[in-house]
Amino acid sequence: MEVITSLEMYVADRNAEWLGVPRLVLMENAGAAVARNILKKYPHASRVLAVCGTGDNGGDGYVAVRHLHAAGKEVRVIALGEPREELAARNYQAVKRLWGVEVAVAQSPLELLALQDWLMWADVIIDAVLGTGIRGALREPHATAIELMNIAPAPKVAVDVPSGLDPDTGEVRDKAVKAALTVTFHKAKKGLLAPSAARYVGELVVEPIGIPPEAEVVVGPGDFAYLNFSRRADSKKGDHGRVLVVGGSLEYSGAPVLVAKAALRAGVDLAVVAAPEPAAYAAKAMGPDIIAVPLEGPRLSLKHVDRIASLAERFDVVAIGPGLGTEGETPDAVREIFRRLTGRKPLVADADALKALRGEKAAGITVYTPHAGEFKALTGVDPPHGLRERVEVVRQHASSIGAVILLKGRYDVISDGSRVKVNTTGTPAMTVGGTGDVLTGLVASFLTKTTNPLEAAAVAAFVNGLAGEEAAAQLGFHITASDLLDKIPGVIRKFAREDVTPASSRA
Ligand SMILES: NC(=O)C1=CN([C@@H]2O[C@H](COP(=O)(O)OP(=O)(O)OC[C@H]3O[C@@H](n4cnc5c(N)ncnc54)[C@H](O)[C@@H]3O)[C@@H](O)[C@H]2O)[C@@H](O)CC1
Ligand SMILES: Nc1ncnc2c1ncn2[C@@H]1O[C@H](COP(=O)(O)OP(=O)(O)O)[C@@H](O)[C@H]1O
Ligand SMILES: [K+]
Repeated sequence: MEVITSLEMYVADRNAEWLGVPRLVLMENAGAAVARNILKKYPHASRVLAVCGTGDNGGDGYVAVRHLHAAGKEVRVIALGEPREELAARNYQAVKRLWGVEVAVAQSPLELLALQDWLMWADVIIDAVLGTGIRGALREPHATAIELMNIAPAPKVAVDVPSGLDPDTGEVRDKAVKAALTVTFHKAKKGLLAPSAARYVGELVVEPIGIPPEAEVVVGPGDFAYLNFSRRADSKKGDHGRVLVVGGSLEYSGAPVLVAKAALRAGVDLAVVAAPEPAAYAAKAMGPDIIAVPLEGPRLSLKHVDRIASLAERFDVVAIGPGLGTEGETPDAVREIFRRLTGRKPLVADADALKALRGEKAAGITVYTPHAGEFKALTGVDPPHGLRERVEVVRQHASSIGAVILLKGRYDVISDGSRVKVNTTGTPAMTVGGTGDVLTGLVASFLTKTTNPLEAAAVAAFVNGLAGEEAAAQLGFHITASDLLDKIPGVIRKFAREDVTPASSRA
């Protein structure tokens, strides 16, 4: 049986919406599935009581209530409070307008105890109190609700997860509903299959609810859940990331600056460019936001390796490659720096660095961002045109190299060797040089916001593509890579939670 974690489920749910399947449809399908299973398993039950929480799990419960009422059952509802989420609230209002359904609101244990006769009245009880959104120790009146449901003789039907059970581990921290049947959605939550969970789960039925398989592969708004953009009130410089960019040469000075500017726009505290002198001085001239460390001579060479390795110690992420060129000792220097850092320092390798890294094994948090030509230089393989075949080739090479590979193109294919994500944002206007450097800066920045490099790369591709779309919406096919930089903050703020958490709360 395929399993899924509650976080993966949250992502699939939000990304299904990104693909055009409204979340209200998912909720309707979920609640209808619960009703259908109750009618099938308990055909002679005429009195159904639903106990609904204040989240979407409760929302599913309200949908099931509506369907069972329509099927001629006598249905009552105990609501543990007015739902806050829009979808659950809409279904709550719809149930309250049904004059044939009695709804009681119980926000305290006392109010619940006054409704104990309802729990005794029921032939079947729907547990729609808590699902995958359970956090921490049970609060009231949820804890009392679980207790009273367990005391009641009627069989319990749990919506998605028996309330009180941890959906990912199957542990019961305080108490949980002992269900006769659990109707879970889309895929089994890992915790439901834990041996210790069996006495709470009862019979397990997995019901599809209309989430397309692509929702688990496409990059979308849900993926932002892996990244932390919030800040503590007592933050200090450096808390939100320091990125070192090793790039540039006599010929190229813009690339490393685009990387650094993109990283700053995405939300790091410091972006420093270590570049051969001509590029470093050019970078300094480009504005006050970038710190540039000049490396003697016209290009990166072996004499710089020690300096860069020790400089890197003071940074969270190192991006290497943009604008380095492939002349002279540069490839040897890249290999030497890579060998010293991979597995010890989160790394993003792009552009000219990739040509030098063919045959190298990566370790730890390392992300490669090749386009098709660089992929061939890196692996010797021309990426196939078909998306399925391309996914397989990227996955295989990510696995054999030991790095996350983000293969750029009309669709960006990202894999860590096992999981795969496909980014569909972007526009042909982005073939202008430098948009890959902006992407590298985004990857570097997001590696300071998560420990999941696959998701850092996936969200970077997503943001880069949308920034390109927004720039192209204004300028058509006349954008430059710099035009993406100012679009980055707006794109991120559309999807990321950027709270300021009080200084006192633990990180
Ligand atoms: N993710 C998906 O793909 C779908 C999810 N759906 C339903 O949505 C559920 C997840 O909904 P939510 O994320 O809103 O979360 P839940 O509805 O599972 O729980 C969140 C609610 O419970 C409260 N709560 C959390 N922990 C608590 C505790 N320890 N003590 C007391 N109260 C607590 C929260 O304040 C919030 O009101 C799923 O289990 C499923 O039933 C369905 O609508 C179908 C689609
Ligand atoms: N035809 C396209 N449609 C949509 N996005 C594209 C297209 N071509 C490139 N991109 C996007 O442009 C960005 C950089 O592509 P790339 O070819 O690597 O540029 P660079 O040469 O600057 O590295 C990537 O984010 C990629 O997704
Ligand atoms: K539940």
